[in-house]
Amino acid sequence: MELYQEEEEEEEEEEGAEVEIEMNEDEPAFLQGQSREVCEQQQRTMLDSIPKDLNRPWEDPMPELGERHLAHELRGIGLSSAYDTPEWKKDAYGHGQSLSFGQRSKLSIQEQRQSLLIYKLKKELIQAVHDNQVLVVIGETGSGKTSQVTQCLAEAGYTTKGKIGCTQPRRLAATSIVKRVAEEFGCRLGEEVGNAILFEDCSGPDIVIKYRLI
Ligand SMILES: Nc1ncnc2c1ncn2[C@@H]1O[C@H](COP(=O)(O)OP(=O)(O)OP(=O)(O)O)[C@@H](O)[C@H]1O
Repeated sequence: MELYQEEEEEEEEEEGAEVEIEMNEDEPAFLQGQSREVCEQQQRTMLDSIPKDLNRPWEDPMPELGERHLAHELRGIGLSSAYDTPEWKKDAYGHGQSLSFGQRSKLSIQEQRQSLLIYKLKKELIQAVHDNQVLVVIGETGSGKTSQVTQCLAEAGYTTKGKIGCTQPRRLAATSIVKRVAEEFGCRLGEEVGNAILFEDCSGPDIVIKYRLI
């Protein structure tokens, strides 16, 4: 009983013992200028700089081409120079130029085809297919693996021995690429180039290249 009481007292003493915690007040380098006060001050400055004048003339959110702005830029109209567009954004969106996503090529469809990386290696590719039973082709996205390998093989005469099949992992890819290949191959969809997706089969008797879902 006595032993038990002693243990309890010891435990109480341990619990009551003061532990000193030393705070490290140094601001880490990656948080410099980002303290709560600085952020709050920045927010206040930003809010103060927003014009409160409701009679301000309306600004067209969809101006002429070449003067387009992102919505978040419009939200910042009238902000002080402290909120000027940062350099990285200027580089990414162009210096005051209009925004345009995607590219519209001026090249003809055949020129576009010939500009693809795979097309430039056509001879080597056909030779490698000829020399090997299995061939793994690795190339960056958009280099022409899906659209060109099938056509190169067809052009090399492989369709005399049978049809060329190309499996696709997704429905959208299978429907989109086949249209492009048919266009490049110079036929209507379902003639020499076609596809089969689930219950849809777009391939006639003359089919030589067929895309289908895995
Ligand atoms: N539906 C399409 N409409 C217009 N151009 C297309 C279309 N599909 C492909 N292309 C063009 O053909 C090029 C080659 O595309 P392809 O799909 O053959 O490349 P990939 O190497 O198979 O790419 P991924 O690895 O992403 O499948 C693209 O860079 C694009 O310019």
